[in-house]
Amino acid sequence: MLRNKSPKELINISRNLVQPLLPHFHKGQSGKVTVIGGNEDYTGAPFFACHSAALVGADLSHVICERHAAPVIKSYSPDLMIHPYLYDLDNPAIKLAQAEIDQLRKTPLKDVITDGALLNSIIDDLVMPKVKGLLARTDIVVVGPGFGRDPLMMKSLVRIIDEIKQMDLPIILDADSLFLISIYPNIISGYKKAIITPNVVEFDRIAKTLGIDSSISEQNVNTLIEETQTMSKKLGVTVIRKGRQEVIAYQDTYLVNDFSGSSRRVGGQGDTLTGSLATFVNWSYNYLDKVWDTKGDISEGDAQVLACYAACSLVRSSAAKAFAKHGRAMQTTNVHECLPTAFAELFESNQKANI
Ligand SMILES: NC(=O)C1=CN([C@@H]2O[C@H](COP(=O)(O)OP(=O)(O)OC[C@H]3O[C@@H](n4cnc5c(N)ncnc54)[C@H](O)[C@@H]3O)[C@@H](O)[C@H]2O)[C@@H](O)CC1
Ligand SMILES: Nc1ncnc2c1ncn2[C@@H]1O[C@H](COP(=O)(O)OP(=O)(O)OP(=O)(O)O)[C@@H](O)[C@H]1O
Repeated sequence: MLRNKSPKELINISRNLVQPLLPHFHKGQSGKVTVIGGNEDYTGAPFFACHSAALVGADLSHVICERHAAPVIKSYSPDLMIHPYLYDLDNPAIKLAQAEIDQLRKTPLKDVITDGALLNSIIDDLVMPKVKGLLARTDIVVVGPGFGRDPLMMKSLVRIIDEIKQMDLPIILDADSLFLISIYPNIISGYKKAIITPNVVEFDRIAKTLGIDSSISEQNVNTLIEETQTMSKKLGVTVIRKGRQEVIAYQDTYLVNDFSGSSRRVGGQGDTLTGSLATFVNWSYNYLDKVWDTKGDISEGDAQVLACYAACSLVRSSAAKAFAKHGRAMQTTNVHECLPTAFAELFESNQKANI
């Protein structure tokens, strides 16, 4: 159904996925999103992901982060719910001797995350009970923005992703969780409800692990599509390959998004994308579940790819607007300011989208 459609036609079809605001809906029905990320170095990334999910339309937006990052992220906005449930090796509450911590830092990350005995009792006692409680009240999860690569955090991430798969929740993986996939692809392989959003460098790293021949400077769109499809098939997940053109692929189905976006490559725009994706992808599940009187005839196979296309279009349109207004001074916060207008123009104006 999506093949050979123009951008305008794709946006018009994707309007059917936008969940309407109906008087009988209760709090939470338009989306309960949890972002897992944020450490002492990076607090903006999980904020941007969570905030964009809320701006696009999720009712309840949470962040689960490392304990010290929580007060900082909380200070950015009272609209978001921030949970300090994660621990890194520097946290005295884990009660490990310094020699054990030093040894863990020297051990290759892959060995730490695949060793069944290592760190699991800390994670079982301190991390999982609270994380599981929140996941039980979540529709879709974003993992990775500002997560860092501390061994205890990474091992916790593996356990959390296993739990998310067991609960059969959709999951979007970005940033440090893509680094995890590059060293341990089994963590996600074959999980159909996963979407990965690699930038150029992250794609290259995962491609190398999977034995896919790809080039960081590749610009030919047919090659980009072919490589992205190969990654999707090898991992069995949806791949959104970011860059000058965004290639979205699930197995043989693919779409290319070449909305112009902004000329500024400021950090955080990928985080804005993951949050927007969370809300759109969750709506696509609600569409298939007929949570409202749905229109159109979008198949299960197309719904997720189309939701990805809609979110990518939204973020690129917002970035274009922010750049037109702020030029070289444009920051990711400016992209967020433009999300509501771009959303209204693409998905809500009475005229069909004018692209
Ligand atoms: N405000 C914040 O808190 C932000 C935090 N961030 C977090 O920062 C952490 C590290 O993220 P990085 O993206 O730096 O990851 P990496 O540490 O994997 O570094 C990637 C490197 O690749 C380079 N690169 C990116 N695109 C490229 C291209 N097309 N060609 C060649 N080189 C390219 C970048 O300059 C960067 O130095 C993550 O946890 C991430 O989520 C980022 O999301 C940015 C915003
Ligand atoms: N050359 C480009 N032209 C237009 N848009 C681009 C270009 N490169 C990236 N983008 C867009 O910018 C957004 C962020 O992509 P980017 O590659 O910066 O991700 P990232 O490195 O993961 O971001 P973050 O800084 O949040 O970690 C995406 O919507 C992407 O499609």
